[in-house]
Amino acid sequence: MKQKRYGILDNISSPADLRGLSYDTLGVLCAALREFIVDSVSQTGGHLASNLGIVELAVALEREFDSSRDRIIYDVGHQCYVHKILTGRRDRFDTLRQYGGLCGFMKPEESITDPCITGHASDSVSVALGMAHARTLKNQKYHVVAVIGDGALTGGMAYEALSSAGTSREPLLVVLNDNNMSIAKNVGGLSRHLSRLRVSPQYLRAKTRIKERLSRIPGGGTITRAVSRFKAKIKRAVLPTSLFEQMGFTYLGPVDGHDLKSVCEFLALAKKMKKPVLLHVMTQKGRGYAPSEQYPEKYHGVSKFDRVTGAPLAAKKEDFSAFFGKELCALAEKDNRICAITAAMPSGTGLTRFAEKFPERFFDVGIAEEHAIGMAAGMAAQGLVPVAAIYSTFLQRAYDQIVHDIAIEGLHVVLCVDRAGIVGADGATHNGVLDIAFLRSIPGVKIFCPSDFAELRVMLSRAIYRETGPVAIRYPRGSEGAYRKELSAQPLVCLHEQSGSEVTIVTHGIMVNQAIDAAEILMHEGIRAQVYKVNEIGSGLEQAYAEVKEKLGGWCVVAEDVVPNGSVGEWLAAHRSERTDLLNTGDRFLPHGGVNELYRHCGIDAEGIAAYIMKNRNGKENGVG
Ligand SMILES: Cc1ncc(C[n+]2csc(CCOP(=O)(O)OP(=O)(O)O)c2C)c(N)n1
Ligand SMILES: CC(=O)[C@@H](O)[C@H](O)COP(=O)(O)O
Ligand SMILES: [Mg+2]
Repeated sequence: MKQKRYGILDNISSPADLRGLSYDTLGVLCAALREFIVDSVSQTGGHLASNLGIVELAVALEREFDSSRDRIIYDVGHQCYVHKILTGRRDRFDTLRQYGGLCGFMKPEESITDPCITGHASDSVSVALGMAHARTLKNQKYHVVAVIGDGALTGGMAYEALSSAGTSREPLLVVLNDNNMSIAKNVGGLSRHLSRLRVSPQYLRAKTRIKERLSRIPGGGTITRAVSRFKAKIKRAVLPTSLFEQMGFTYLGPVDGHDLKSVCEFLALAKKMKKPVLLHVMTQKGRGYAPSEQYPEKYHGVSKFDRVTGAPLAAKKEDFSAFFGKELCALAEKDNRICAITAAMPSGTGLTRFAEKFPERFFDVGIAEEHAIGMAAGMAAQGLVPVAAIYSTFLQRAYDQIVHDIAIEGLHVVLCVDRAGIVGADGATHNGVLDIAFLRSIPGVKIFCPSDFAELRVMLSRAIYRETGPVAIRYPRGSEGAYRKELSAQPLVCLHEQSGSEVTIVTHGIMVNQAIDAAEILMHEGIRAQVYKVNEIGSGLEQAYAEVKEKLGGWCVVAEDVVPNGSVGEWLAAHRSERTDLLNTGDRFLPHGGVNELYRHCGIDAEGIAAYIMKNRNGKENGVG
């Protein structure tokens, strides 16, 4: 097949090639980059709208800085495609987010131009400041730049870092890529502040006018210091200042992020300033592709789509998140104590409909997981029933709030832990493989593990109406598998009974599908295996295990989509004297790829579980897979 040509882009092999080009030619390059990104992401899936919005800014950054020497950190990193294309990775874009392929975020292992791992929001300024301190202490010379979106700027960690960086005196550039969008519409007071800076010509005019007037006050000679002190005083008193200036940054902008010449000029200016500088750049999310300009939220992260129409190639099946959102609406209809909380993921967590139906009981707090959980504690303490739906990986941010604000008091907060287990294409930063470990370690927290929608319905209702303390429900990204049942109330149940079984496979959640298939494979090999499913982790599991101890006699293989430490397998191995082997995601971080590929990678797919049992049926020792 003839390869598509991308004009000027085909002549660019490194950022150095950008430096001799005129702004007009760079404009043509930006159009070619957009064309390439849309073509490429339509075939692989990935983060589209944010990458289309940042094209000129990313080109300008590569042109004005040297990403192989300077440290340019893209917050979250979901918008780093232009950077990757320009730094020698364009020919691997057909492998984006696939097993063995290019990572969708920054990854130092891939290139020296990626200074750190990214994936979780709001950490870029902290990491950048750390690098700036290291540069100073080691007497080195490089620029440090944090590129942070207005959405990522709603995260508490970003304020902590700005506050620290602003008074650090470290030369450091924070580029605020402000498109007035998080994944959904951005929220909160800071977002309002940015809107004012963005659209308020009075602010800019006043600033320029006052500066001009002050510059006309004569100085020089012996009175210089006194005059400049006086000027600074007046400035502070009368000049409207941005939050960033109050924190100690020099604020530049706002500048139109699609005007390449202006962006380059501002970056060149900021580079010369030997202090903390914040450059405010305004961009349009999804720019240059009609469907993503019109629906930037929908095109934030996409699966493969038809480039011409923008329509997804595969019909979307109802997933656990959507089902949860629907069920929560049904419960909230009859119970006005129920409130829903999201940390900037209303659509991802299935809460869009709840937000429309019950706007007064829906709370999008921005990328602020800690605050979300602290706020849930307050609501619960005052008699509401807060349901906080947060991805497993992002809930890691709020560990202390779960412990301190909720669990010690035993408050009734329902944590809906979405994207539990292996998520696939987003990779190591996004897998939800730690939640059982970190939740199980907190006294009084119970974890429900639905395996299908019907169980999610029952468990959600139980979490709200039967439980009185902190309770989590963990469910995966995507849809149900072949297993579809509504189970009874027991915390531990037998799914696949085989009298005289040689081995019991114990599992939970979506992994039941792998376990049942593994038992089928084994049956064909003449090996009898029964399958037990854990519905409830916490005190429920202890009681249940005591009750069914006899039936779980003999060899158990515990198959889970979590790390071994803190897993159900680890718990069972500690509570029984018979052989207990553990199959799980391992004591390591996983690569990105398809979920099934990663199950295989870990040996927790049906074939892997069956193969393990066939190979080890004569073994004697407890083992960890
Ligand atoms: C701690 C954390 N919470 C939630 C997310 C999910 N997330 C990824 S990108 C994003 C929105 C980021 O908005 P912004 O920084 O403005 O970038 P834009 O996509 O608008 O360019 C969110 C909420 C995350 N990556 N990390
Ligand atoms: C970059 C980021 O953190 C999100 O965009 C994430 O990739 C969303 O994941 P889902 O596609 O599972 O909602
Ligand atoms: Mg944004």
